[in-house]
Amino acid sequence: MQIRETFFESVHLLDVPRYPDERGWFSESQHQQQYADLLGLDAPVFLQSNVSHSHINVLRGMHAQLTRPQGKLIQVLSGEIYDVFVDLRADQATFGLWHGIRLSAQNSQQLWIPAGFAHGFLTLAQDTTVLYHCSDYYVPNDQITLLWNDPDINIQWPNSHTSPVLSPKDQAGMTLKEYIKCAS
Ligand SMILES: Cc1cn([C@H]2C[C@H](O)[C@@H](COP(=O)(O)OP(=O)(O)O[C@H]3O[C@@H](C)C(=O)[C@@H](O)[C@H]3O)O2)c(=O)[nH]c1=O
Repeated sequence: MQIRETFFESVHLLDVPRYPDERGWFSESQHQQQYADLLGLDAPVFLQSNVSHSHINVLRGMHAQLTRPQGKLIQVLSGEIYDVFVDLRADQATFGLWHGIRLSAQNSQQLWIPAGFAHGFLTLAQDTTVLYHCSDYYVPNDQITLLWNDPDINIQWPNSHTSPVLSPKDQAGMTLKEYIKCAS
C-alpha cells in the first residue's frame, strides 16, 4: 500500500491495491495491523464502520465530536466526493485551516483523517456511496457541526454556483468563532 502526504502532516491518502481478474477486482477495505503499522496508531484502531448513500450535490458536515473525537478512514464505493477536513486541534499552528481532496470509486484510494478534525463532504455524482471506518463510537450528544460556509474558514467547495442539499442540523451549524467559545 502506498501512503501519500497531504497538506496536513497527519492526514494521509492511501493507495490501496486492487487485484483485478476476469471476474472483476478484489481489494481489502480495512486491515487492523497494516493500518496500525502504516499510520503509527495503537490497536484497536476502528470501532465503528458506516456507509452513507447520497444523491448528487449533497453536503454532509462539517462534523466532529468534542470529547470522543473520531479518526476516520474514508473510501468512496460509488460516485465521487470532495472531502474536506478542518483542523480543530487547538495546539496546532494549522488550527482553523482546511484542505479538500477528491475521492472517487474509480480507484481504491482511502483518506485517513485522525481525531481532531471536523469532517464533511460534497457529493459530485448521483448515487454516491461512502464507506468509512471510525476510531471511536458515534456519540450524538458529543457531536458538533461547523457551518459549511463559515466565511472565517472559507472552504472553497466545487460547483459553488449551486446550493448544496443539507440536513437541518448541518444548515444550523456553528461558526468557527462560536466553536472556539463552546470548546473553551
Ligand atoms: C453518524 C451516525 C448517525 N446515525 C444516525 C443519526 C441520524 O438518525 C441518521 C443520520 O445522521 P447524520 O445526519 O448525522 O448523518 P451524516 O450527516 O451522514 O453524518 C456523518 O457525516 C460525515 C460527514 C461524517 O464525518 C460522519 O462522522 C457523520 O457525522 O443516522 C447513527 O445511528 N450512527 C452514526 O454513527
